Amino acid sequence: MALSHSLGFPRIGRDRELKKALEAHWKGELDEAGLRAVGKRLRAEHWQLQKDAGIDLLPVGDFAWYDQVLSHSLAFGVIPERFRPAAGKPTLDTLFAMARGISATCCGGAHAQEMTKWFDTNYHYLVPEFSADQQFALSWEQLFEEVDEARALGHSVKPVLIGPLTYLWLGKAKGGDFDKLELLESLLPVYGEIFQRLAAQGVEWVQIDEPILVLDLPQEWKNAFERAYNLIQREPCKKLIATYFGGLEDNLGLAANLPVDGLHIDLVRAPEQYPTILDRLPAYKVLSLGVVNGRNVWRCDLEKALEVLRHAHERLGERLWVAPSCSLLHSPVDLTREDKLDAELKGWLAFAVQKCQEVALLGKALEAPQDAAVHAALEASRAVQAARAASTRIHKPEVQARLAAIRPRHAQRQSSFAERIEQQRECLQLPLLPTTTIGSFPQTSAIRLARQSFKQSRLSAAEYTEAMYSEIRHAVQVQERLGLDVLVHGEAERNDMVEYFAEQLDGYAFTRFGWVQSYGSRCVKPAVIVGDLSRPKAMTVEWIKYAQGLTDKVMKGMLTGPVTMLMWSFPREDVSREVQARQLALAIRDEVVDLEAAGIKIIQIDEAAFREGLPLRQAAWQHYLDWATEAFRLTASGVRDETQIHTHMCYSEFNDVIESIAAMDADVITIETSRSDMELLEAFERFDYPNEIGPGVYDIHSPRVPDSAEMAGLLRKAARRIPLERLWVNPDCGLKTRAWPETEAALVNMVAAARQLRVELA
Ligand SMILES: CN1c2c(nc(N)[nH]c2=O)NC[C@@H]1CNc1ccc(C(=O)N[C@@H](CCC(=O)N[C@@H](CCC(=O)N[C@@H](CCC(=O)O)C(=O)O)C(=O)O)C(=O)O)cc1
Ligand SMILES: N[C@@H](CCS)C(=O)O
Ligand SMILES: [Zn+2]
Repeated sequence: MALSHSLGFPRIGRDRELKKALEAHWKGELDEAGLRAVGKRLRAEHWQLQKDAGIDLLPVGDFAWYDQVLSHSLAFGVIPERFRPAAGKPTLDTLFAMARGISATCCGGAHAQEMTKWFDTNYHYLVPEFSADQQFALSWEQLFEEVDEARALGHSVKPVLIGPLTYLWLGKAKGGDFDKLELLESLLPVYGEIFQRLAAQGVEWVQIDEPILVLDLPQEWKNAFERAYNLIQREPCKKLIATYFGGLEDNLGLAANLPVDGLHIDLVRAPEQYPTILDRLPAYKVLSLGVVNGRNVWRCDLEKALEVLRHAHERLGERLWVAPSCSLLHSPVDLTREDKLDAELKGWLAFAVQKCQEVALLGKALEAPQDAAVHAALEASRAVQAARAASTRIHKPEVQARLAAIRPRHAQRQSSFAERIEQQRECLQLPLLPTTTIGSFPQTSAIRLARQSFKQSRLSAAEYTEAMYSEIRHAVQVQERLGLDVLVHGEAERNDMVEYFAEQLDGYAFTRFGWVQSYGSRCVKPAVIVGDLSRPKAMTVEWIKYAQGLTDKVMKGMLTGPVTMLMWSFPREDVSREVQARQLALAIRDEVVDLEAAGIKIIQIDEAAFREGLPLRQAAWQHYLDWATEAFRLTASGVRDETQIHTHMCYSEFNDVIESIAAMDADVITIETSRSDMELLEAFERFDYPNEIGPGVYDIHSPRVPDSAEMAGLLRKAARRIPLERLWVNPDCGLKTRAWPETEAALVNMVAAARQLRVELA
C-alpha cells in the first residue's frame, strides 16, 4: 500500500477560531484555560478532518500558539534574556511576550523578537536569537502533550519537528561575533532527548523538516548535515526528512544519502528531480512524493500526478508515500464552506481538506485502479482540466493585445532621478527629514463592522461611503494635529491591501472563508487569479481626492504594486508569473495616471512582497528581478517628472536585491528596519543607493510605544549611513493592526524625534 500522509494542516481553524481566541485572550476576555480548550478542540477537529479525508499518518506538532519556529525556540530553551522568567519554565505568557513584545509600562518593556518571511511564502516566523554562550535545554512540553492527545483519540501520528540545520539557519547570532553553526553540537542532544521521549510515547515515525536543503548552501552547512544526521541516526524513531518549496538540485545526493529512513520531496515546485531521486535513493528508504500543491488552490491534475506515482510505485512498492508538496499551512481550510462561489469555479478548486482527499485518492488509485470512486475522480479531474483550457473567463484577447503593445519606453520615467527630484522639491516644499506614514491607520472593529453591514446590505452604499469618509476625516485631523508632513487617507475602505484592488479588477475571484495565517492571529484571504486581468474603472481616485480636499498638506495616493498583487494572490498555473505581473502592471498604471490627473502629487505603489518573490535559488534570481522590476517601472512610469513616486517594502533582506531596488527608480522607498536596529540600511549604504529612503523608526507589529529618544537614536544611526537630505521619517509599515491611542502616542514621539534631529543634524 502507498501510505498517504500530510506534512501539516492549517492551525487557524475553519472559522479562524484560533485567531479569535488569541485576540480575546490578549484583551483579557478569555483566560488561559479557555484558550487552551480552543486549541485542543481545533487539533482534534483537524486530525479528524484529515483522517476522514483518508490520510493514514497524521501530523502532530503543526499546531502552534503563534508560530512553529517560536514553539521550537521555547522547546530548545532559546529564550532571550529579556524574556526569561525569573524562575521555572517558560509559560504561554513568555511565548506571547517573545512574539509581541512587552509594553514599556511593564518591567521597563522589551521589544519583540524579529519577524521575517518563511522562505518565499507570506507566512512570517519569529527569528530565533542566539547568544554567544547559548545553552539549549528541553523547556516546553507541548509536542509530547499533543502526541498523547492525538493517540488518546486513536490516531496514528507522525510528530513534525523543524530539523536542527534549518532551525539554526533561520536564527540570528546576537551580541557577539560567532558562527551560529558552532551551536550545532550543543543543540543536537536536545533533539536526542526529544526522540527518546517520543519513542517512549510509542511514536514510530518522526518528520524532520529541512527545507533549507532546497537552498544554495555553503559547503560547511552541507558538511554539517552529514555530521548532524550521523549523530541523530543513533536516536530512536524512524525519521523522514521533509524538503519543500523547491528542488534539491546539488543537495540531492546529500539529502538522499543522509542516514535516515525516508525523504520527502516537492514534485510540484520541482518535478524535474523525480527521475534522478529514484536512481540515487538507497534501497531501504521511503520516498514521499509531494504531488498535490500545498501552496495554491487549484485542483490537482490527478492524471498527471498519477503518471509519476504509478512509475514510482512500480519501483518502490510500499516504500512510496503520497503527500501534498508542503505543509497545508499555506492553504485555506475547507472549500465546502464556500457557499457563494459559482459552481464552475468551485469545481476547479481544492483547499486543505480537499487536498487531503486528493492525496488519499491518489494513494488508493495505485492500489485499486479499477475502483469506481477512483474512476469517477479521474474522470472529473480530466473534465476540469479540459474546461479550464477552453474557458472564456480565462482567456481575454484584448488584455493579451495590450500586453503585446508594451514597448521599453513605457517602463521609463521621462527624466533621471536627479532631474526629477529637483522639480519635486520645488513642487512639494517639504522640510528636511519629512515625516509620513506608510498608508493604513487602525482598522477598528467599527470600520470592519460597517463593511460587514454594507456587504450584508444592512448599510446602503451612501451610508458606507459616509462612514468611511468620516474615518478619513478623523485620520486627516489626527495627522494635522500631530504635525506630519505628508498625509495619507488611512485606507479605512480597504479590507486588505491586495484583496481590495483584486475586487475591482476583472479576472479575479474571491472566497468568503479562504483565510490563511500570515502571522500570529493575523490572517489574509488571498484572491484567486482566474483569468487575464484588467481594470474596468478607477479604483481609488474618489477616496484620495476626498482626502486631499480636506487638507492643504500633500496627500499621498496609495496603491498596491503588481508584484505584491501577484505574490499575495493565488496565481494561475497556466501562464507564467511574469505575464500575470505585466497584466497587473498595466491595470495599476492606469490608476497611477488617473491619480495624477486628479491632482495627487505623491503616489505610493507598495511592493511589500518584492523580496519575497525572489526565487530561493540564485540561478533564477536575475530572470525574476528583471521582470519584477520591469513590472514596477511599467506601473510607475506614466506620470510627469514632478509627480513623486514612493514605494514601500517590509520584511526584507535587501542585500541580494539592492541593485534591482535601485533599478525600480522609485523617488522614495520606505522600508522596515526598526527591529533589526537599522542593520538593513547597510545594503543601501554599501551600494550608494541614489534615491530617497525612509527607514522605519518603530515596529508597528508590537503594541509597545517607543519613546522619542529611542526613535531619535535610530534616526542618528540611519543618518550615519544615508545623507540627511535623502532621509524620510516613518514607521516600519502600515498601522492597520494598531489601536488609535498607541498609534497617536507613537506618532507624537516620531514627529518629536524628527524635529529634534532637524535641529541637531542640520
Ligand atoms: C502587510 N501585510 C500583508 C500581507 N499580505 C496581505 N495580503 N496583506 C497585508 O496587509 N503580508 C505581509 C503583511 C502581513 N500583515 C498583516 C497585517 C494585518 C492583517 C490583518 O489584519 N488581517 C485581518 C483580516 C483583514 C480583512 O480582510 N478584514 C476584513 C474583515 C474580515 C473579518 O474579519 N470580518 C469579520 C467581521 C467583521 C468584524 O467584526 O471584525 C468576520 O468575517 O468574522 C475587512 O476589513 O473587511 C485579520 O483580522 O487577521 C493581515 C496581515
Ligand atoms: N500601505 C500599506 C502597506 C502595508 S505593507 C499599509 O499601510 O498597510
Ligand atoms: Zn509594509
